[in-house]
Amino acid sequence: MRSLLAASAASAFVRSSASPLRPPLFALPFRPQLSSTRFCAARPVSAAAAKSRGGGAGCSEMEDRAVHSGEIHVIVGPMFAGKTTALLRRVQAEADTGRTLALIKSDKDNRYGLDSVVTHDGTKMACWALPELSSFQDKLGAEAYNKVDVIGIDEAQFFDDLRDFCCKAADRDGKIVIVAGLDGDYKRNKFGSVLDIIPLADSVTKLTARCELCGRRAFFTLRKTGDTKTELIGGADVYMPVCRQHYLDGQIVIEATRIVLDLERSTVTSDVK
Ligand SMILES: Nc1ncnc2c1ncn2[C@@H]1O[C@H](COP(=O)(O)OP(=O)(O)O)[C@@H](O)[C@H]1O
Ligand SMILES: Cc1cn([C@H]2C[C@H](O)[C@@H](COP(=O)(O)O)O2)c(=O)[nH]c1=O
Ligand SMILES: [Zn+2]
Repeated sequence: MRSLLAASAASAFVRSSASPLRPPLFALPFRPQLSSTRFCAARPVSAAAAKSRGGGAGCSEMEDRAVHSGEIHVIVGPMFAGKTTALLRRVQAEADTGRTLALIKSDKDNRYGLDSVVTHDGTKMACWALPELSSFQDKLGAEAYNKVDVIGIDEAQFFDDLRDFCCKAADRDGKIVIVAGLDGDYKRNKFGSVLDIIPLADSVTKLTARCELCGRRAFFTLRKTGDTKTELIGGADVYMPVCRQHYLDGQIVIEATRIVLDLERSTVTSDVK
């Protein structure tokens, strides 16, 4: 039995035969209603999850939580490395074992709207878009939150409260948390709190993309514009994945361009005077 969590409490417990590889099913408008029928329908799902995690048929949800501690899995890498693709595959795999999912992304990332997580290839899955992770439990409601087995988080670099949330979800509440995000920004500095959860993690996967300039493995994200703020939402229009050599070459080109532009600007200013 498969399940997915949409951006409403009702859809939090939808059990569907849909695969995230079939986007139209996730493009439906969300109806934030709490259907008790659907709500109850989640019970066997959790029971199945309990069973697949080693719990017996008679194991209550509370007992299951006590017996089974949570997990944290972290997926990092540059842009276009397949982090979101890997996240969606992993949460779908968990749903296929009967677990109940919740998928979250930052509401700062409005590239494809706020109702779904979308990969660069267009694969999508319905999600909750939140300003901070601490609002998740309130949005969902305590009862619904208790029934969630697996929490997927995309664009994790944008959540300042990532560490606190992951700690509580996995250590206290026994959730399986799967986190995808950028480990580094365009300057190759640590981005947000993603690196802070590495010490908490069961597993860490660093993915690579293909360098757009030479086709070798790409570990870094090059920003193509002169914009210097850390957070700048964008896709291939603003960023490209690059290998080490092309990252360093790119910095030289960007720095040289900046110097030329500054020179031009100061020349224009002195001409005006
Ligand atoms: N230079 C590139 N290297 C690798 N994948 C790329 C590149 N440009 C576009 N893509 C596409 O991006 C997809 C990965 O998208 P996605 O999972 O959203 O990545 P991420 O979340 O890491 O940014 C790849 O499957 C590929 O089709
Ligand atoms: C490198 C870098 C990226 N961002 C933004 C750009 C995108 O909106 C996301 C990353 O998306 P993806 O799913 O990993 O492709 O982060 C940024 O704000 N600052 C940066 O330095
Ligand atoms: Zn290269």
